Amino acid sequence: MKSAAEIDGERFDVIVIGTGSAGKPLAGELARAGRRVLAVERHRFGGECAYVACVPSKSMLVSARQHRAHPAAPDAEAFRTAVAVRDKTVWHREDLHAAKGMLDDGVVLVRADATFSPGEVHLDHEATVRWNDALVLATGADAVIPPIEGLTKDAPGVWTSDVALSSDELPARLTILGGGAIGCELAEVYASFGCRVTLLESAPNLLPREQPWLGETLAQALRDIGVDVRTGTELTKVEGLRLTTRNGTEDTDRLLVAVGKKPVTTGFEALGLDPDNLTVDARMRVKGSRDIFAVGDLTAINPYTHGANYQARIVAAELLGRGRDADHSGTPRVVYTDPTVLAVGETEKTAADHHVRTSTARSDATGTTRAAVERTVNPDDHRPAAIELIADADTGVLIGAAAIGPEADSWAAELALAVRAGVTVQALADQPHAFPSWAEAITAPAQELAAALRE
Ligand SMILES: Cc1cc2nc3c(=O)[nH]c(=O)nc-3n(C[C@H](O)[C@H](O)[C@H](O)COP(=O)(O)OP(=O)(O)OC[C@H]3O[C@@H](n4cnc5c(N)ncnc54)[C@H](O)[C@@H]3O)c2cc1C
Ligand SMILES: NC(=O)c1ccc[n+]([C@@H]2O[C@H](COP(=O)([O-])OP(=O)(O)OC[C@H]3O[C@@H](n4cnc5c(N)ncnc54)[C@H](O)[C@@H]3O)[C@@H](O)[C@H]2O)c1
Repeated sequence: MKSAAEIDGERFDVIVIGTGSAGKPLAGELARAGRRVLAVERHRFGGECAYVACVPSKSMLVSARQHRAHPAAPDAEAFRTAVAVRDKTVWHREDLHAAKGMLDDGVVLVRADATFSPGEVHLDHEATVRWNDALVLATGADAVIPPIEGLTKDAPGVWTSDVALSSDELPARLTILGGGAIGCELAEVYASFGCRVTLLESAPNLLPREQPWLGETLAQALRDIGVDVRTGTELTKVEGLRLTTRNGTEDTDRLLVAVGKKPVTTGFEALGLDPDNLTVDARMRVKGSRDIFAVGDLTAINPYTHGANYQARIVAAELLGRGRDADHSGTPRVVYTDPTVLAVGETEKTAADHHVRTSTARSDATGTTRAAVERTVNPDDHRPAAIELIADADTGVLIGAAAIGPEADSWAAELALAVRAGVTVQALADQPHAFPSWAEAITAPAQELAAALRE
């Protein structure tokens, strides 16, 4: 690893700012292809996913599921064990492993805060470097703290997901603000270990950007494990850990704020960019710029690790002379609760916004042979499982899908490819699905849509 001073005045083919799920694979691919690449990171090499986001939350969800199914120890002890497993899984938030991977790829690495001026990147205000081919911005996104009276990020007892997923504390009461991916996943985690969780969502449903029935189904599943789900609820005031909504005032022990993220664009105006309106073209090039690209959560396009990885591949291809346009349509949106949610493509609302007429059909996957077999072993397993297909009513092409059920991230994944490939509901209806799999539930709604479209 280099210090900023060691590379002062140097030129690189490509400079990548941020080494998360977008910047790290991009820098590595370009360096392996022989480009001279500088990657600048001010915090952890590897970004958030491996240390305080995807990986620790999934580790806690697996432990929580195991504890609910087979409680081998009291809640507090089981939580301590889960936290120990989580911390081992995330290398105790130590990033040398990620740095070594990048160095092995031949990337020049600097731990520094990057700032900008036209054509230049400044490192900790101590050194200046320039690029020949491209500057790639991969600076991620930060948790939003909504403008609610008395609410600040640093107030005692206020958590973001970074704090929750680094903490070993199991509060007796946890209030979560926001019923999106983070809110739902962490509500399941904490409730499973006996914490009294209240989940406040201002929209009428959990996961409000998805088909409404998905959020309603998930809300019931969370209530079944003890989460107090309150949708259509606005938090209006925070005094210490006393919370006021229109329904009254209650105390909590920790308040986890999970109401979305905003792109990190500090200082981008010095590059001639509009920090409040950063848009990219189909090659992830910042609109209005020749040699500046943006990838990952910064773009707000599919803010997932697989979305960031994909965007990195698009930029690498462009810079290595085999450019192709990005197609984001088949990117799955998964919430790893149990039951798990997978959605892809359009919802009825987004399709209507694009003036596309839709036909939809849904089936209850608890009627499959797979579900019946599972119930012979676990008669008390009443988890919901369902799938909905959304077709373009004029062409019969599948343009969206929504699924919920045990491991829906796996068995519904074919729908992501189907949406991207523009598969028709007729083809989907014709496709054999393995017996006895949950995916058999795809056939009935596909047949229903195919029949309706024939009429
Ligand atoms: C709790 C949680 C759970 C999640 N679970 C999943 C999941 O299960 N599956 C999934 O696909 N996605 C999940 N996500 C989303 C996923 O973590 C992100 O989409 C992904 O990590 C974004 O990668 P990125 O490279 O864009 O940003 P980041 O990983 O945030 O990387 C950006 C990097 O840029 C650095 N940086 C910023 N500004 C500067 C600067 N000026 N100078 C130098 N460095 C700078 C930052 O320090 C940071 O390391 C989850 C997110 C959260 C919060
Ligand atoms: N499994 C995954 O892929 C996964 C898991 C966790 C997080 N993430 C990503 O991390 C990012 C942040 O997640 P998130 O859950 O914070 O964001 P989100 O956008 O998914 O959900 C935020 C939720 O907060 C609600 N909300 C907004 N303001 C509110 C208010 N004042 N009071 C109550 N509710 C309010 C919104 O209606 C929305 O439902 C997202 O990009 C998400 O995709 C992904």
